[in-house]
This record gives sequence, structure tokens and C-alpha cells, in this order.
Amino acid sequence: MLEISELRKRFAGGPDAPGGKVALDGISFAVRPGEMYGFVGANGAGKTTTMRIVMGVLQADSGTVTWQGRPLGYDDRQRFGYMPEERGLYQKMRAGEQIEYFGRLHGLDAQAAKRATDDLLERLGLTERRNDAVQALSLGNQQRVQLAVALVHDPEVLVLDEPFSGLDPIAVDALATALQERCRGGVPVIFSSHQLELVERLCDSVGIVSAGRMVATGTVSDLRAAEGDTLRVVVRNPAPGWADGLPGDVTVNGDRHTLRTTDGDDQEILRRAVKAGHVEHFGVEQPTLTEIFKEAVA
Ligand SMILES: Nc1ncnc2c1ncn2[C@@H]1O[C@H](COP(=O)(O)OP(=O)(O)OP(=O)(O)O)[C@@H](O)[C@H]1O
Repeated sequence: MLEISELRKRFAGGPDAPGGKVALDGISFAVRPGEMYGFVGANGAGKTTTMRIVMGVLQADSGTVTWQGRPLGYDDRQRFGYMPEERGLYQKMRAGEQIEYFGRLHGLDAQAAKRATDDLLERLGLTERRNDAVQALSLGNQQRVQLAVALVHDPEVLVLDEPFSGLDPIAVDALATALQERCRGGVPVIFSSHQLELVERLCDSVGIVSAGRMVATGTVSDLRAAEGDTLRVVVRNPAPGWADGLPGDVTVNGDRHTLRTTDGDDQEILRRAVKAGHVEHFGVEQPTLTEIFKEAVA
């Protein structure tokens, strides 16, 4: 298990923050083998800083990162796969050579690096691009190469900073499939993203970070249960004031009035809606990750 515990980090101040900037204020979470963990938060919340500390690019002021119960060292990190936010490909090197080269850097012999590269080029739909220089590739294909570089040495853990940003749906699916395969093989995968629908679709667990603190973490279903269900009622052409006194909020779109509420007597609400107009929809819905996120960071 990868365990991140009570990480704190303050950056030295500039003219706008002479006292320094607290980037992390006690971040803790754990990612289990075979778990896909989505790390979400507003811009500047602390996701990249956390990942950089996990990968040893930055040092925390305090707190620990352990893997399999032991503090992480250089050798452990060599066996991790990392996609940094700033990316890190040699622009003039060919895609295939690059993946092989990173495989060698991570300790594979020439044959193993070539085999792994062939396999990844195939899986990620890059075989035709093997001999293209990275700078000649589209953003999506560069990102596929970047993922291949993170995967080439068959890593024990994957740490990916916004791997899906800027990708079209086909590329998203190619990357998602590659990550799911590793996960099924028992690799813990942590990735940050602002694409909450994608995180909801792919992840077993989610961590929501806000201003350097973890404001919610757990399985998506636990977070949903904690948030509670919402009753959504849509009434067309209702009589004015039909929802007066009912709990929740009403939004109006043309002749459609939508009431959303997390409490109240559902039968009473139904009676009022039927009396008021044509009831087009009446149902209980689970909160989306976007709703959970907005509530958690509010
Ligand atoms: N090298 C640095 N020097 C000073 N401040 C920094 C440095 N790196 C990050 N910060 C600050 O630390 C805070 C956390 O930044 P971080 O990049 O970790 O956020 P993030 O959640 O990854 O944001 P985004 O979603 O925009 O990538 C921000 O206020 C940022 O400005």
C-alpha cells in the first residue's frame, strides 16, 4: 500500500506572500494495490506538490510517504512510473527510441526495453508513429508516448499528474484502458484530474483536496452515501408558487420547473407537484462527483 501521511509543505514567500505560501497543510491518504485513486481539487489546491513529494522531486517539510510499510527510497521510486505535470520528453528523439531509452534508464536490458516498447506502441495505437520525432506528434500522441515512458519498466506504482488533460475521447479511452490493465494487475494508480466525470467513471476511490487539506477521501460509493440522495421533480407549466414552503431549490427552464431537495416528505412533494401541473419526472438520484466536489470545497 502507498501511504501518504500528514504531508506539510511551505514555499518561500515572494512579494505577494512574504510569509511564504502553505501548499500542503497535512495531506493524508492511502492507495491500495489494484486501486485507481483520483486526486481532484481546484487549481493550486496542492495536487502537483503532493505528487512531486511522492516522487522525491520535492521534499516535504514534514510528513511521510511509505510503500509496503517502509519509507520510500530512491530504489523504490525507480520502480514507480511517473507522468510529471511539466512532462519530460526529448522533443527531437523518435517516439520508439525514447520509450526504449527510458526503459534502459529504469534498468531494463536492451531486449526487454525493445519488447516493452513494441508492446506499448501497439497498445497505445502508436506503432505508425514509432519513427516520428516527438515534436512532430500531436499533443494527444505526445501524451501517449509520455504514458508509455511511465509504463515501460512495468512499474509497481503509477503516479500521473493530469494524464488526461487536452485529450480527445479516443485518446482518453486508450490511456484509460492502459491504466485499467495495470490496475487489474495489482498496481496502485494515482492520477490527478479536473475531469470529474472521468474520475467518477474510472476510479475506485477519490481524494478531494482544497487549499492544501484533504477535505474528503474514500470510495466513490461511500462519498455518495455520505452526501445523501437528491429528489428531483420536474413539473411543466405549474401554477405560480407551487413549491412555496417545500424544501429545496427550484430552477426554471422555459415552462419546466425543477425542484431538487435532499429532505422533506416525498409523498407530500409528489401530491403538490401533481396538483400544480404535468409531472414529467419524479425520482431519487445519487449525487454526482461534481456535486460532491462542490459541496466538499464550499
Ligand atoms: N515552486 C513553487 N514555489 C512557490 N509556490 C509554489 C511552488 N509550487 C507550487 N506552489 C504553490 O503551491 C500551491 C499548490 O500548487 P500545486 O501546483 O500543488 O497545485 P495543483 O493542485 O496541482 O494545481 P493545478 O490544478 O493548477 O495544477 C499553489 O498555491 C502554488 O502557487
